Order: sequence, then C-alpha cells, then structure tokens
Amino acid sequence: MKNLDLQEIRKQLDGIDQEMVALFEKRMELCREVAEFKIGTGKPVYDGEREQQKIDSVTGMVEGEFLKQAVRELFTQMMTISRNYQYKQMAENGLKANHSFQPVKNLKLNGVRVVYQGVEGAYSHGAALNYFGNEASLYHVTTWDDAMKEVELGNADYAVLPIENSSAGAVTDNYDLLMKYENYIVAETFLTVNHALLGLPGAEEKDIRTVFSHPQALMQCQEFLNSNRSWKQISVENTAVAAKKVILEGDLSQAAVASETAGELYGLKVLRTQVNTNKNNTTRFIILSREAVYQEEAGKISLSFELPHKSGSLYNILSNFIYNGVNMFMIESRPVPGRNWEYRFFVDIEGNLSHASIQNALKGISEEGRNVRILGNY
Ligand SMILES: O=C(O)C(=O)C[C@]1(C(=O)O)C=C[C@@H](O)C=C1
Repeated sequence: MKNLDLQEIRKQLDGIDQEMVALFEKRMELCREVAEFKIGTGKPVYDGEREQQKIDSVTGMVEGEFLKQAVRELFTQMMTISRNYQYKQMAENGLKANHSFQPVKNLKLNGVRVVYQGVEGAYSHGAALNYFGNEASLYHVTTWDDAMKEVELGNADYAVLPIENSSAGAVTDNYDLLMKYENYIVAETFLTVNHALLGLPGAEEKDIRTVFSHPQALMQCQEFLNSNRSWKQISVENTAVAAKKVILEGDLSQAAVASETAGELYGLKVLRTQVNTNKNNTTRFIILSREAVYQEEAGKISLSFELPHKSGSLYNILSNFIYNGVNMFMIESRPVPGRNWEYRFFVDIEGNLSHASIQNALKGISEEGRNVRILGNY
C-alpha cells in the first residue's frame, strides 16, 4: 500500500519537475535575450540591485522562514547560472575579461638580475639558485618590501619571495605586498626546507639557553623547541641573520635555527639536524616580474578580489569557477585595510589565460568582485 502511495507522489513530482524544467528553459531563453541587449549596449551582466529586488519579491511570495530561505537560495542559484550563461555569450562575441598579460614562449633567464631578501645562505637565496641557477646575477636586500621595490624600479628583472610553507602556512606579509606593488607572478619554485640547530664550534646542546631564527622557522620547529622549555626563542629578520648573530656574539649559550648551508657559510657547528616538525617541510617561492607576461604552457593563475561583509558573497563569486569547470587549488584571506570585517581573497586556480573557461570565469569575477586583480599565470 505504502509503495503505491510513494509511486503516486513521485509521479506528481515528475510532472512538476517537467514543468519546472520547461519554465527554466524559457527563463534561460529570456536571459539569452538580456545578454544580447547587454552586448549591444555595453551594460554589465551583473546587476546587484535587480538581484536584490528579485530576492525580496520572491521571498515575499512564501510564508515561514524555512521556505523563505529555500526560495532565496533557489533564486540566487538561478541568477548565478543566468549570469554564467550570459558571460559565455559575451565571450563568444569576443567580449573577454580585460587583462594586459602577454603570452611568451619562455621567460628570459640568461643574464638577468635577481633580487632576494636576506643574506647569502638564507632559504630565499637557495630558492633563487634553484630557479635561476648560476647564469643569473643574484643580489640581496634587507626586506621583502625592498625586493618588490627593486623590481618595480627596474633595478632587478625578478624577485624571489616565499609565499607559503607546507607546515606554517601562508607568508601573509607577502600577500599584502602583492597588493602594494604592481609586480606579476611569472613562476614558482619549491624548496625543501630542513632546519638545523646550529651553535658555536665549542658548544653542546646542553649549553643552549637562547635560540634565534625567523618567526616562520621557529614556528616550523615548535615541537623540538618546546621540548626544551627553558630555551628562549627570539625572532630575527631571517635564518641566516640568526646564524651570523651567533658567530659574531660568540656566546656558547646561543644557537640558531637555520639551514646547514648557512651553518657552513658562517662557521657554525650542527648541534642537531632536521629539527623541523614536518620532515617534508617545503616552501613555495614566487618569482615576480614587472612585466605582465605568462608562459604559453602556464597552468596556474593567481588572482585577488575583495568582497563585502554579506552572507553568501564568497559562495556566489566562487560559483564562477564551478559553472566553468575551473579547479581551485588554494584560497587565503586577508583583512582589507581600513574596512573592518571585509576581506580580500587570494585564490589560485588551475588554467591558462588563453582558455575560454578561464576567460568566462574571470569575466564574472571581475564584474562581481571589487578590486579584482590577476596576479599572474605561471
Ligand atoms: O535582469 C537582468 O539584467 C539579467 O541579466 C537577469 C538576471 C536574472 O537571472 O534574473 C541575471 C543577472 C543580473 O545580475 C540580474 C538578473
């Protein structure tokens, strides 16, 4: 008996769904006409005011919070699909997302000037050597900000900056610098980072009272460092500066957390190897240029945008990736300076600026987000 009831209900549901699909098709056909109108008049696809009116009107047609919320979600989704349909048509009419990036076969690597932050022996130096080898002329500056400035001024062709570590996460200061300067990410390189505990040639681990390193490196070695409760952990500019400090101050109770290479360079003794918690500790470095170029084979795009402090705003903007079949690798958020509780999002997606799906997604993002910037395709 029950089974029959269910079958009967399902039959009715099928009938309703059929009507809904037919109406949805009609709605999309009208949206196609809207797109034609917008292509003709140059109006943007996204009209936030109209969408709000629509949501207010349809939620007003039902009773009760549950149904109001359901109808809100349903229509938000439908309008998102409608926007994506319209962006697709714009792209087919040659109206692509605006960007000034030029494709190149290969990046210029020979005889270039490359800047990194820190001193010789710092991990950034290792990353620069990793990517550019010995052909380039490498030099260093004191801060990450200075490295970005060198590129902007044209003193360096490229800067090498750490952006993410597999155990400590994002290097947030460098995300902020991506906003401060108009330099572009043209490549990335990965460096396995193994920290050693380094002391004076005459020191033993039992003599140590103070450990110097970069805050990220200290964080990456928390398990080992915290097991020595009496040790004072002191942050300095970078790991190589820590090593230099230990040798210059000549105090047996001081140690540095830095690479073994830095230890050799400054004449320190390895008191313990691999003190990092994660033994696969890897840092991702980005290579920045002032030229907006991308290699034809590039497969990753970094972009940033800001969103208002409003329910669903992130969900809506990310739908531009979903409906274009674009895979997202990473998302990171940073506060927007001067605007409490509003965020700037940094997103890495899979793809190349020449792909139609990417152009569609970027067209949507650039209409719906604020201060949208393509940071690079590499
Ligand atoms: O009315 C429009 O301008 C449309 O493009 C249609 C529509 C919708 O699907 O209802 C889609 C996108 C706009 O942001 C607003 C509304």
